[in-house]
Amino acid sequence: MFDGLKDKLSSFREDAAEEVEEKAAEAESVEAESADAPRAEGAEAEAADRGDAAPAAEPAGSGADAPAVGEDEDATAAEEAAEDDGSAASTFRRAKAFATGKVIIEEEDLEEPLRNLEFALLESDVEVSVAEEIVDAVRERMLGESRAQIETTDELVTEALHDALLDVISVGQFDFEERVAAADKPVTIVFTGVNGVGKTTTIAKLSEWLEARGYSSVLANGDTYRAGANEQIREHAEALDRRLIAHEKGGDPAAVVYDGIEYAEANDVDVVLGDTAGRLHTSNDLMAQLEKIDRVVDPDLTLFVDESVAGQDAVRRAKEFDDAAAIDGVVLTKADADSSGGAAISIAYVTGKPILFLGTGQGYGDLARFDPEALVDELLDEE
Ligand SMILES: Nc1nc2c(ncn2[C@@H]2O[C@H](COP(=O)(O)OP(=O)(O)OP(=O)(O)O)[C@@H](O)[C@H]2O)c(=O)[nH]1
Repeated sequence: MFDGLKDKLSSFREDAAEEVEEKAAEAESVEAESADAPRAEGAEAEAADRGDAAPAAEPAGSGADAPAVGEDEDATAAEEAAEDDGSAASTFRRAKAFATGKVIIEEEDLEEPLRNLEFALLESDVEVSVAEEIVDAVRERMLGESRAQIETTDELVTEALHDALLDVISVGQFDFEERVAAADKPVTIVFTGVNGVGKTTTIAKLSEWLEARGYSSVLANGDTYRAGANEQIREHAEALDRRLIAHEKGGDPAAVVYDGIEYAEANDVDVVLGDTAGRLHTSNDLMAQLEKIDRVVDPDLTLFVDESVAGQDAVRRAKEFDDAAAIDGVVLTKADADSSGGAAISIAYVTGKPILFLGTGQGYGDLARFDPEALVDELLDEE
């Protein structure tokens, strides 16, 4: 899932860390050149006291380690470590250069990696305003950086990217299960979205997801427009042993969902899951129908379903559906088949409505609660 995006983020981290490392290495060599002799002599004396002949044999001020020694205990420890592992000590010194403010990251250091990051995000179908937001946030977090506690430059870059991604992905998040638990029963959830994206399958999956958490549900087919819609949802209802409320083709979708609610009330069913049409003669008809369902049924939640693989088209449609009949959240299907992840990154930021679930396969169990923190960790995981 989202492997292409993951690779691109990894390249950015390498590029940016390299730029910053280069800068730190430059600062390190300048510092070594200007190291003052008395302190270096002190270092030699200290090393000699410890019976460590090797550093004393070196001319004063010849190594980058010299000024650091004697500054504090950590620096001495770093020098000792250098005997075993030169690169670890060098990383330590560079981190120390940041921590003490000797190296400050400037705009020009990040210019190229950030330009590449923006291209990479756009290539991954991230919506343009979202890509800009991420790049700006990474720049802001890294510029002028001279914090203590930095262990490696990769950590610095990764943290900046982690925070920037999390900020855009987690817009509007709420706990779906808690919302269902707290609402008066029956809870009515209406699903919108265009044909063929996996809406009906998602309704069946969510019915299973709710069942596993102790909530019964009834399916209501508000897609009275498309021939075959009743048969399609009936197959799922029969496979899951759920009750289906359906009317003849051409019937009033709001009336079907309304009947679903009446059935749920009469039979102590917790949740009504209402399907809707994904296409009518014109998109105006479709939106008018959704508005009517909204008015007549007043659902507790309206979820917009689209496929992750649709990228920016999914983002645009989410916005259109939200404008017509306010949505409360999004389900992105076919995330298992999506390498770029642009819709998953962009939808919440563009619409202000959270992604609540990801469809991760064709089976009824293939529905995963969307967890922004886990997704960002996964995107930045090196394994
Ligand atoms: N790989 C994968 N396939 C999925 C997922 N969700 C749905 N599908 C498949 O997508 C196809 C379309 O799903 P439907 O549920 O029929 O789509 P729909 O939006 O209801 O379509 P209409 O009923 O035509 O409006 C089916 O073959 C599903 O099995 C998913 O998360 N991953």
